Amino acid sequence: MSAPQVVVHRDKELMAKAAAARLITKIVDAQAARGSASVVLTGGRNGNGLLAALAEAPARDAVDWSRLDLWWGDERFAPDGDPERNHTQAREVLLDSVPLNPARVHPMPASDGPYGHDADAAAEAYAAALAAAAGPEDHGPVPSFDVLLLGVGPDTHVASLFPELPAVYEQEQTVVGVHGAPKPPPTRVSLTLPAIRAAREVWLLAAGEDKANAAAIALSGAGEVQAPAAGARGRSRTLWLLDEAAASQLPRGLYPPASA
Ligand SMILES: O=C1O[C@H](COP(=O)(O)O)[C@@H](O)[C@H](O)[C@H]1O
Repeated sequence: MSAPQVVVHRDKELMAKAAAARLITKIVDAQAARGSASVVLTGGRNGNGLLAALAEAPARDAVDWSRLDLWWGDERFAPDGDPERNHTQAREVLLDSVPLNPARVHPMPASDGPYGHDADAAAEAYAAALAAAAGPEDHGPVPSFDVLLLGVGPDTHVASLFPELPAVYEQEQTVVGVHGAPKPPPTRVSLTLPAIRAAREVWLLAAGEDKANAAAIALSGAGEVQAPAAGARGRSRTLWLLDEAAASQLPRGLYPPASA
């Protein structure tokens, strides 16, 4: 597992644009090397900000959208098309305006889908879809995602893994139903930390003063049960993309970087 690297941008707009540019390059490189790319999307303000910046980026046409697999790191368990769903929000800001192959877009099940209100059954079905997409070269029952995006909540949650809730302890399952989340809606579906750690690269996004404490805690050696963001690591790279406000409480040496 990789150690976290920190990149700080002036403000959240620049952070979103720079992250979008970085993601375009990563997708194009993966498509050139392996024929296709896979990205796990996140919800929240910073995740949607990145997608909106990607929609605006002229270089977005460098991506072969038909050879991109999209997955989600978590979902608010609501009916299909509900404005609270991360899938709905991603469609609005980007997905409906690019020529994706619908067979390669894998939203988490909705609460009016085949599993009804059973978030645990929905999680099981998503885990089965991930396992079916994993190949012998992958590290367990999830594909080796090229990039897995995570917004960091002010309480250090990532995906729908909240501090001290049962989902953050999960070591066997790759996807779980989440009940009683402190942030509405209370019922969610989430990848677990072992599934997140199967990704080649994990990028954590945090902008704004309300994320400063969370970034400082997670990057100062906290445990993953108390600070789930601390447990989100990629196999090759773990990248924290911050704006100056979110970086304002980082330990010295992490930011500003120690000078020689
Ligand atoms: O509820 C959620 O929150 C996190 C963080 O969102 P933010 O608005 O504080 O940036 C998000 O990453 C997650 O996907 C979402 O379901």
